[in-house]
Amino acid sequence: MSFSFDLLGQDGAARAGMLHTAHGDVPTPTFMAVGTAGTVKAMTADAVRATGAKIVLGNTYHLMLRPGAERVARLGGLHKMMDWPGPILTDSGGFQVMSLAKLRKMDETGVTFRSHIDGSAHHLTPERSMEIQYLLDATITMVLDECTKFPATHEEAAKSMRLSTRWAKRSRDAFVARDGYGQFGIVQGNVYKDLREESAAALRELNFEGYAIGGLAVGEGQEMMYAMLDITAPLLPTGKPRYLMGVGTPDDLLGSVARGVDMFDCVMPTRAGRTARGFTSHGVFNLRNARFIDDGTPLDENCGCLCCTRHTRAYLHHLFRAQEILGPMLLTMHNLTYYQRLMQDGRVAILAGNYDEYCQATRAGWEEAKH
Ligand SMILES: NCc1cc(CSc2ccccc2)c2nc(N)[nH]c(=O)c2c1
Ligand SMILES: [Zn+2]
Repeated sequence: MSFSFDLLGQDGAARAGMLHTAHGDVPTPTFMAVGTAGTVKAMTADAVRATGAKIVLGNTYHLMLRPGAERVARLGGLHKMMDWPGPILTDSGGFQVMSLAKLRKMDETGVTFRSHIDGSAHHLTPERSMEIQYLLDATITMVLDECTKFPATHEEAAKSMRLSTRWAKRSRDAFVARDGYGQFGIVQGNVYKDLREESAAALRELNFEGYAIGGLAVGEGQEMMYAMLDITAPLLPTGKPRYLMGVGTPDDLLGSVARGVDMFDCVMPTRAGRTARGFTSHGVFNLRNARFIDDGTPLDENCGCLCCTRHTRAYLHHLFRAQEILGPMLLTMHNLTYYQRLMQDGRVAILAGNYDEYCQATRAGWEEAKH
C-alpha cells in the first residue's frame, strides 16, 4: 500500500487526519516520542505502545556514530532492534551535528565533523544521510537541511535556506522510493515571510510525501513561532502531512494544531519525566516538592496510565527523593501518555467542530496547579 494522508476533518485551520504507512496507520494530530539512540529513554517498546504512541523517532546522527548504520542494517533494521514494528521517522542528522558534534565544518557538499563519542571523523552529505536512513529502514526519511541559527539577518537566513533547498533536491534524488515509505522536505527561512515562501515553493516542486517546518523553536518565542506558522502552514499542500520539528510544551501543541500542524516531536515529556516534572490536566507538578510527601492521590485522576492507576503522588515523591530508577520510568510513561491524550482528545474535538472550546477548557485546567 502506498504512503498516503487522508484529511478527515477541519475546524478552522486545525486538521484531523490519518497517515497510512508501510508500518501502520497514524491518526493525526499525533505526538511522536523521541527515541534518539534507538530507545525512548527509560521505556520498553511495550511501555511506549501502552502510552498510545503510534510512531517514534530515531536519529541519523546518533545511530551512525553508535552502533553504526551498516550494523543496524545487518541486525535487521531499527524496527527489529527496537522491537517497534510501527512507523519510525528519522531526522537527517544536520541539526544534531550542529548542536552536538565537535570541530564541525559545513560547506556545499555537506557537513564534516568529529564524533562527540570517540572523536572519529565523519562527512555527512545529503546522499549519505539518505543512505543511513535507508539502512535504518526508516518509514519516514527527512532531507538533510541546515537549521538556521536564531537570530539571523535576512541575508544569513537566505543563504542558509538556499543551501538547504539545494540539499533537499540532492536528498530527493538520493531517496529510494518504496511502497508505504515517505520522505519529508523541511521548510526553512527563519522569521522572514519572503524566505519561508521561497523555501516552501521550492520544496513543493520536489513533490515530497510530507513537509516539515524547521528552524522554529530555536529561541524566537511562542508569539513569533505562531506568526511563522500562520505564514508557513498555508503555503504547504493541504492533502499532505505537516510536521513541526522539535515542538513543544502542551500549550505549544494546542496552539500549533490550531494553526494547521499535524505532527510533533519533542524531548520535553521524556526529559521532564526524568527530572520529576509531571504534565497533568491540572498543570505541571514538580514531584520532588515536599507538598507531595503524604499525597495519596493519583498524579492525574483523568489519566489511565500505569503510573496514575497503580501509584500515588507520595510514591513518586519518594522514588525521586530516593533517586530510584522507577521514578523516571513511571513519570516518563505518564508524560508520554498525557501528550498522547492531548492529541487524541484534540482530534475528537476537531472532528466535532469544538476545538476552540477544547483548548479553553484544557488551558483552564492547567491554571489549577498555580493556586
Ligand atoms: N528545535 C527545532 C528543530 C529540531 C529539529 C530536530 S527534530 C528531531 C529530533 C530527534 C529525532 C528526530 C527529529 C530539527 N531537525 C531538522 N532536521 N531541522 C530543523 O530545522 C530542526 C529544528
Ligand atoms: Zn498518567
